[in-house]
Amino acid sequence: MNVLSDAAAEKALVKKMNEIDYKMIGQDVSVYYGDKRALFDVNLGVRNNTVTALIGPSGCGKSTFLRCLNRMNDTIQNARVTGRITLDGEDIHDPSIDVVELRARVGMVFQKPNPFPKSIYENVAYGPRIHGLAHSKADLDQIVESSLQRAGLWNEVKDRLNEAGTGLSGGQQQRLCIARAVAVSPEVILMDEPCSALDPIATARVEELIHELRTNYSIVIVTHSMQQAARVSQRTAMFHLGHLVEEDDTDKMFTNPNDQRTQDYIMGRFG
Ligand SMILES: Nc1ncnc2c1ncn2[C@@H]1O[C@H](COP(=O)(O)OP(=O)(O)OP(=O)(O)O)[C@@H](O)[C@H]1O
Repeated sequence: MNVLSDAAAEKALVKKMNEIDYKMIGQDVSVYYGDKRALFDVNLGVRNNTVTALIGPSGCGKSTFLRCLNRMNDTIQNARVTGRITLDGEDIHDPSIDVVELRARVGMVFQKPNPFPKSIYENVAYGPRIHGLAHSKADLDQIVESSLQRAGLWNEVKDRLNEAGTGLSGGQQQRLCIARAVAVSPEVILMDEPCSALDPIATARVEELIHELRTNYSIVIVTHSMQQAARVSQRTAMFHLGHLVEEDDTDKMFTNPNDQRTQDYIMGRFG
């Protein structure tokens, strides 16, 4: 009886997922750090040209799920991921997948801005150069300029491209990191609390940018700020103790969530 209902539930889930324009789909994703299980059979899709916010109390598994999407958990020694994750229908754990290429397609922006100790120009040019995206210096110049433009930083740095990236303000450094991610033409951008080290003005600038980037990319953002999730995302997924509690339109999640835990978290009753 259980087996039958499980099969029916899975069929219904797959049918629902097939009807939606997903860029990435995680099915039954579990993550273990050694013996400790951090994620429990998470089923969550990332829609095309949509910002998906991952919310939930500290330690609930948001960053762990995010890192599954470009196999960053591979870099953590005792981490083990099970389940299936696809990018445009292709299994990202398939042996034929080149992880370096995957991470160019699914880029990441971290909590703390982490520019390389190199010039502003080199920070952006590095990725396109190693991925062979530029055929000439003029090509590379063009990619650097357009990436800085898309990250909303070009006007502030165009006259100082040879200065150190680390000399920029925190907010500018984070936009430089976004330019660096964008420079390799990703399809998905993962952001792990990208504004937590920024002041309100720099945060507003990055949020504006996320809004603009959605036209071209699918974005997944981990945030502790309910206001930020409500401002920047169209879909919100709530995690609790390693489980996906629910996922829905952001407006619905913030006005009429299905699960009491979401309601309580949003109202600041825990977390
Ligand atoms: N490298 C690691 N080794 C062992 N355990 C880990 C590791 N990274 C995360 N964990 C554990 O996995 C669980 C989920 O952590 P994760 O960082 O994904 O949560 P989170 O929701 O992103 O938390 P926060 O909001 O505090 O960043 C936590 O219990 C955490 O302690």
